[in-house]
Amino acid sequence: MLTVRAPATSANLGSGFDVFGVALDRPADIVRVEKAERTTIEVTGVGARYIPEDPERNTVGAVAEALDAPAHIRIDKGVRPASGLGSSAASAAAAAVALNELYDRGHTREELVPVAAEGEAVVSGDAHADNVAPAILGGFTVVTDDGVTSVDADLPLVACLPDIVVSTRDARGVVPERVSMTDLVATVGNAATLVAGMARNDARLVGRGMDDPVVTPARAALIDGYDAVCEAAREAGAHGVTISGAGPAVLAVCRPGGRRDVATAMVDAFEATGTEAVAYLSRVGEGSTVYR
Ligand SMILES: Nc1ncnc2c1ncn2[C@@H]1O[C@H](COP(=O)(O)OP(=O)(O)OP(=O)(O)O)[C@@H](O)[C@H]1O
Ligand SMILES: N[C@@H](CCO)C(=O)O
Repeated sequence: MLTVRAPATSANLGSGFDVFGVALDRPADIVRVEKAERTTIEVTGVGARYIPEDPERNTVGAVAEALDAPAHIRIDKGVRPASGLGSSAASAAAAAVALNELYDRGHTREELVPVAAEGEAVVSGDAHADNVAPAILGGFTVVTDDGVTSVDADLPLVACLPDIVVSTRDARGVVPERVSMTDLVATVGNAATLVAGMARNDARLVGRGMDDPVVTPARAALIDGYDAVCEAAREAGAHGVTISGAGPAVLAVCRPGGRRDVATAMVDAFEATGTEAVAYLSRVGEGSTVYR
């Protein structure tokens, strides 16, 4: 038996829709694999009752199929499904790393990114890799059709998760099909600023680069209280705030020592709109870890 821990992740970071992602240091999924004649799946933990055990409908089933690695796969969920914290990706990433080792397939971590992305296609219809890349490699990642680039970064983060559900499939349905040249120029500028900030571990620059005039405004309506939560986080000292992945979690980049105030302000702002929320005090974290 082989065990792998894969972390929650936050995709997009505002200006990098379907491109940027960052590993959080918590929460995480734990996946255990054993060789078997055919793939079977058992799910326990947070939100387990909403997650199918049918290999055709679970992200890890698609990964086992892609690696031709049938196994009994036990998933202990730490990342709530439909959270915007890369729940489906955490399981897929852990399964890709675990089955690659179990069957000695010899793929590099970078090669496992598109394999794990096959799992994402099962749930949202698209094999986007912006959550699985940081869940496998750790740090801040940039995915394009040509591959993945990762940058080690060290920044204080808060991920605030309200007690509502937004499915990635629904959130992709409201993304505008076209952008104006003005919005394109603003987005490129912000994305470039964010990458420079990550390379320099500069939270202020990262926060500035998180602004996004296209996807985030279209999705904000799916999260009750989103504008108030952003305002509260900024007033409490956050350098930047945006929707985490497809939501409903909201990600804030903080100054050193500033996470607790930001977390409290975000939870209180959600609760003022009648929605309970939890906040994870986090940082940019590591990718998947193998335990033998
Ligand atoms: N191993 C898995 N873990 C979690 N969810 C899974 C898994 N396999 C299938 N699913 C399904 O995927 C859906 C959740 O995925 P979704 O992409 O909507 O949320 P997320 O992964 O938390 O968010 P995001 O990708 O925005 O960060 C649920 O319907 C769930 O049943
Ligand atoms: N980039 C994806 C992440 C969610 O899986 C989205 O925002 O739809």
